[in-house]
Amino acid sequence: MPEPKQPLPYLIIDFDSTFTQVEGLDELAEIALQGHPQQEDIVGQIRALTDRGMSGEIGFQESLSQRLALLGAHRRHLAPLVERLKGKVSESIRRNADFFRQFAGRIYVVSSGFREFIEPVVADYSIDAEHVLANTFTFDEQGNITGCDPGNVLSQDGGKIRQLQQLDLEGDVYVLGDGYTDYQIREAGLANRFYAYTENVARPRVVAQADSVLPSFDEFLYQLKLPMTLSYPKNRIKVLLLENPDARAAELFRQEGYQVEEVRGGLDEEELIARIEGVSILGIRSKTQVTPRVLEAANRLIAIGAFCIGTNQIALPEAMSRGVAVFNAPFSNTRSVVELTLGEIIVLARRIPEKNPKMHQGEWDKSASGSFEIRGKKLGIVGYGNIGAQLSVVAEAVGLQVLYYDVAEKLQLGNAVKCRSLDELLQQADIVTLHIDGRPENTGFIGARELAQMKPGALLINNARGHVVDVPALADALRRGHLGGAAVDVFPYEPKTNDEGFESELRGLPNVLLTPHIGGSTAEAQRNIAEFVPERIMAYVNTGNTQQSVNFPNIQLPSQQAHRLIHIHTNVPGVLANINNVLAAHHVNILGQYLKTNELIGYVITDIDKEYDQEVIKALRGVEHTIRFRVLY
Ligand SMILES: NC(=O)c1ccc[n+]([C@@H]2O[C@H](COP(=O)([O-])OP(=O)(O)OC[C@H]3O[C@@H](n4cnc5c(N)ncnc54)[C@H](O)[C@@H]3O)[C@@H](O)[C@H]2O)c1
Ligand SMILES: O=C(O)[C@H](O)COP(=O)(O)O
Repeated sequence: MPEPKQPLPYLIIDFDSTFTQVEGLDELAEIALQGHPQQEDIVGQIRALTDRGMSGEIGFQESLSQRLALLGAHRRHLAPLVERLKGKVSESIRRNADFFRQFAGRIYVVSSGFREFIEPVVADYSIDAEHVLANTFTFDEQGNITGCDPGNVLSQDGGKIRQLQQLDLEGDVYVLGDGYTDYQIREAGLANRFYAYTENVARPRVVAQADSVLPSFDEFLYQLKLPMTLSYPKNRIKVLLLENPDARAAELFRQEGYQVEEVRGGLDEEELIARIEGVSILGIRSKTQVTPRVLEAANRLIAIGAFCIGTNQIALPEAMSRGVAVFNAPFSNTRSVVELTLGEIIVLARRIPEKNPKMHQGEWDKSASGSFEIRGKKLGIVGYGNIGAQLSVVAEAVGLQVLYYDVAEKLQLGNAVKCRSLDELLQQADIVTLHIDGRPENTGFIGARELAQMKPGALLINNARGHVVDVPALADALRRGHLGGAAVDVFPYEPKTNDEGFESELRGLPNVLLTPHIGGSTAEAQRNIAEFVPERIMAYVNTGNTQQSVNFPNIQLPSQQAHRLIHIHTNVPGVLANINNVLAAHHVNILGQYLKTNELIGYVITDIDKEYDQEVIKALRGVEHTIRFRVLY
């Protein structure tokens, strides 16, 4: 990594909730009070005092003396505390340990916490004892902690200011911390800049005073063009989530350090174009159309997450040729659709859509007319993919005879019988259920001709995609009584949000069950999806792993001690050779490399030696036919 051009300013870094994710004294209280009947209550009081002191609500000295009085800690509690704190160093500081080792001489940890636990933790980052300025405990003869050394300036109000005065550093001084006392160093004119460090805690009163806010240490290094482990701070990665995926999705992205914006419903093309600038990750469900125009406006987009199975709403080839990887959740709601379909088969066979509203209107219509058992009936499954195949197994278990038709060759499960054509299936089945995908060629797949092939009184279920059925033709077949009923969950046009009304020719027709695209809307499925998709996307962003991407060649290269370069290019001959020529010309050693192509793009992961300079990166970006180039770490 390049050396910074300017000498590094002195960095004054706070310890509690900045260097580490937690407050040392709170943790010490938890350890010391283990098994104490009022542990929770006392630790709560200590935390509240910490917070009031840090936000400047009460004087620091008052907060410290009250906390120490509550603590009841002993010297033997310090070793487990140090172990615990070592495991709780802030993620972005841990990640940039090399920076600390390289510039340790310019870094001071100035804290109102205690040397006894700070020194051993920061020593792992090459910060030696002289660069730790902190309080020290006092102990009684039995080793109980009785308080802190009152002669230490840091135990007093305004202690950090006095400590900095004593240090008398020459040159620029930058302070990074989460507390008001950190800001006071800058206020007293002893530092040039105060950075509010919010990776672990953001205190509004402190943030308001900051020259700059740091959601992570990466952001500080990025702003100062200093060497960093990641090529880009995670907090600069913007995620836009539409259509209300389960809250877990936003939670996972936030935990990763990304900025997340959520929009409850879908957005139409113009609205999405207006919102997409600067977005790195877009999350959608089945409603949002990601058109070529949307992709053109997406200046920073690296990945799209479809929080559903279908990806027909995304212009996949255009996404590919712009270097945007698409991920979905191919199995997370499969079971939910199967269960809904099975329920609908029974409900339609017993004409419940007609009987239920009558009951609500006070009408008692007890009759067996048009109702039948499903045992022994023929179920025709069109599209024997994940959903179709799983339905096949479950349907046989309740006594249905399964026929199926698929354009692709599929493993025949159980006693299911394969049909050679769609017509063969339509002519035999008592119930036809559609589970084909939403590719454009499937538009109008079931029209008047196909409906006419179906047996009189047969039932039709569409839980696949709205455009695969010609709705006016279906409505006509139902009105004429040619079909005995239908269940439809998906429609050519679906409302953007729950506030918009629903229009369809199918409304009010006999024995027709209409549902608002809820085939995959179960708690289990939504939770699965909300974990599956972010995990895939974060693996792609962090390691370049494209396993299960819908439109990218699938590659996974194990992580190793190296820099990882990601190169996406148009699939033409010679690009890999050109990449390697650049590396060879700069004497860069390749530790691992993998190329995979598809019909449009080539995707290369290259792991190289630690040693490289910016010229190599520039040259790699300039390789002909490059679509996108990223240095991951
Ligand atoms: N209603 C919902 O909420 C909901 C939930 C999940 C999935 N879906 C939809 O269900 C459908 C199936 O999902 P899946 O996970 O089983 O997909 P899948 O890709 O595993 O299976 C689709 C199958 O359809 C076959 N196929 C495609 N076109 C065909 C055609 N013209 N004729 C015959 N076979 C054809 C494919 O070869 C494939 O085997 C998708 O459209 C998906 O979007 C809807
Ligand atoms: O493709 C899917 O998984 C289903 O159509 C569900 O879509 P949804 O997440 O928009 O309900």
